Amino acid sequence: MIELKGLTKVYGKGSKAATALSGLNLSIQKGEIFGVIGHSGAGKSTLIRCINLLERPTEGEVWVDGVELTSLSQGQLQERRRKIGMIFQHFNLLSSATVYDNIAFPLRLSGTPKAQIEQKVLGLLSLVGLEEHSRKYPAQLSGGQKQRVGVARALASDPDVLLCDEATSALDPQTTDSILRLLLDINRKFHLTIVLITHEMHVIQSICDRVAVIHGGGIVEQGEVATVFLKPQHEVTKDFIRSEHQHEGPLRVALDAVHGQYSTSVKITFLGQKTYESTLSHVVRRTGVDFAILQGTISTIKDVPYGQLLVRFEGSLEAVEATLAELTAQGLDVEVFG
Ligand SMILES: Nc1ncnc2c1ncn2[C@@H]1O[C@H](COP(=O)(O)OP(=O)(O)OP(=O)(O)O)[C@@H](O)[C@H]1O
Repeated sequence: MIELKGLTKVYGKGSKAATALSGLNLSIQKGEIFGVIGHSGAGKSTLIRCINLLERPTEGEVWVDGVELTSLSQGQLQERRRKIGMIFQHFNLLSSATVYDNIAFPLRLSGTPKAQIEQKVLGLLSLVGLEEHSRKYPAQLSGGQKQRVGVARALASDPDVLLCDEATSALDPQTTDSILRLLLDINRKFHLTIVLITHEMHVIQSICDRVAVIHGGGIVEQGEVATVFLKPQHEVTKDFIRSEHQHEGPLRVALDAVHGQYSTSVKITFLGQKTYESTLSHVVRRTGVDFAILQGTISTIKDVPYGQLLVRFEGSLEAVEATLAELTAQGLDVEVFG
């Protein structure tokens, strides 16, 4: 659906030149929710703005639905852009227009007949839950409601792709979750391809199918969210995941504690249905080792449950080794810490 090939973007010239993207390649499938995560200055905004050519790449190709955008004339590009909706961190609404008129704006621009506009806008107001607010102005709305207007406006021209530029960064956690649920809902309802950029792992974990980690203008890691989230390879990815964990202090103390008999600390990862099975208790009953729980999380990645348990096994060397082998044989991911 979206193919970025050798994308390079250099801002400015000569001694003032700043390279935001360097030879970046990325492939996004139709109908997926694809997240790009990176720290400030990594190149996220530049990347997403290159997809609809709000920012023109210095080099490289931008393919959307089989068409290479950089080779189009201004008129052709304008036409293609109607199929690529976008929402923004600060909403970018027209402050002097009502909610209704903000949503109707792209339809009026393209010369849609009045009756058709009305039908479309009323449908979108209902989709985003703003029927009661159609006559209000943006200043009379909460941040979450403003973003709902942004989503409705972006959907007005029936796009195939929705680009989300830090769309929840200005919102509180509860409102963020309601906007993420709305995005997931429209992805499922309309099979819309969604590309979002964020600096929050939580956003990726909640709704994305795949994720790419961007650093220094290039992709350093990408894959299914569960794989990248549970088995991060690159230091930047590990950093994002570490920042989600709040109990590093007590954990370090527990890991460093000295114990009399043979002991080893292990991270066990459960994914999917295994999260709720009693594999661990079955295994330790058979092998006879004891264990202490040092840290534990049960959560979901999109709607797939996962669990991560950091435990210290204690017993004879043979019994601990048998425990690790058995857990692995049962399909759990086991990583020894020491
Ligand atoms: N218009 C511009 N002129 C010059 N340099 C720019 C411009 N826009 C971005 N840059 C530079 O390009 C690099 C990437 O910026 P970009 O905004 O894409 O990163 P980002 O990951 O979106 O960061 P943030 O999360 O802080 O918005 C940065 O070093 C930035 O300073």
